[in-house]
Amino acid sequence: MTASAPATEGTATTPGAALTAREVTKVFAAGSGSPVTAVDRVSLSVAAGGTVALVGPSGSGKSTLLHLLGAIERADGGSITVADTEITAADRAALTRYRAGIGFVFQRFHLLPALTARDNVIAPVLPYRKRSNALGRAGELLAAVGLEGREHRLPSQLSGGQQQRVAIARALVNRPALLLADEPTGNLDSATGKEIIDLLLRLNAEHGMTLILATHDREIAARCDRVVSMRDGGIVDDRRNSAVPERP
Ligand SMILES: Nc1ncnc2c1ncn2[C@@H]1O[C@H](COP(=O)(O)OP(=O)(O)OP(=O)(O)O)[C@@H](O)[C@H]1O
Repeated sequence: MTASAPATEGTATTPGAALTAREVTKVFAAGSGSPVTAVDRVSLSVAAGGTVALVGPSGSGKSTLLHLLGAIERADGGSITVADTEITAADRAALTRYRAGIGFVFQRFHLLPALTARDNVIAPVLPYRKRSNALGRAGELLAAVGLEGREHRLPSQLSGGQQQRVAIARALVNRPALLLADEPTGNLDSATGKEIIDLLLRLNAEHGMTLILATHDREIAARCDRVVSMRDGGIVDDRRNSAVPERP
């Protein structure tokens, strides 16, 4: 008989990752028009376990920067180092390992509609772990995000806020050192959005993963340690939130 996993196994994460971006640039070809510099020589250092809000008008480059940090897109210039991995120099195998160690939460949840909440949560680990081994962990994660008893529901049988909770549980399944969230409350009413931010900040406080989120909501930004403002692909302001206590 194998020893049962500790009660916190499902929600535990690796310690938060520190992150450094130097002069990072991303240019998109725009059909027949001129190329768009979505991220323009951005430099940013984030302490391990920190919470950072990226704010700025639509089109200012927030999502693209998150995609670069998450290695969803490749930078055209500059360097990004997260923990010990310089992702801008990493080969395919190292990038696959890197992506497996971070979590990404999207505005539109991106759940697989034919899978239950539980199966959505374990989908990222199925190539590496036996389904039966992952199920207990999925249950713990769903309980941690307040969805106990709803493990067998399909996304269509859940509210928007509940679907985002499933997406957060899925993002946590690999115990991420870094959690990136792109407008995680953008599709939710403000009360539900507040619950989701409460949840993300609680998970950050309990497990210490670094959290970087893009938001248009100033109240949400004000709850993060730091607010980084973007415009036209660059950082135009970067300030600590004095209302949020400094971490030891
Ligand atoms: N795949 C792409 N191809 C071409 N242009 C793109 C692509 N992705 C983003 N862009 C352009 O890059 C710029 C930055 O877009 P991005 O989505 O990063 O901004 P954003 O600040 O996240 O905006 P929003 O708040 O509306 O989500 C915009 O001009 C956008 O049109």
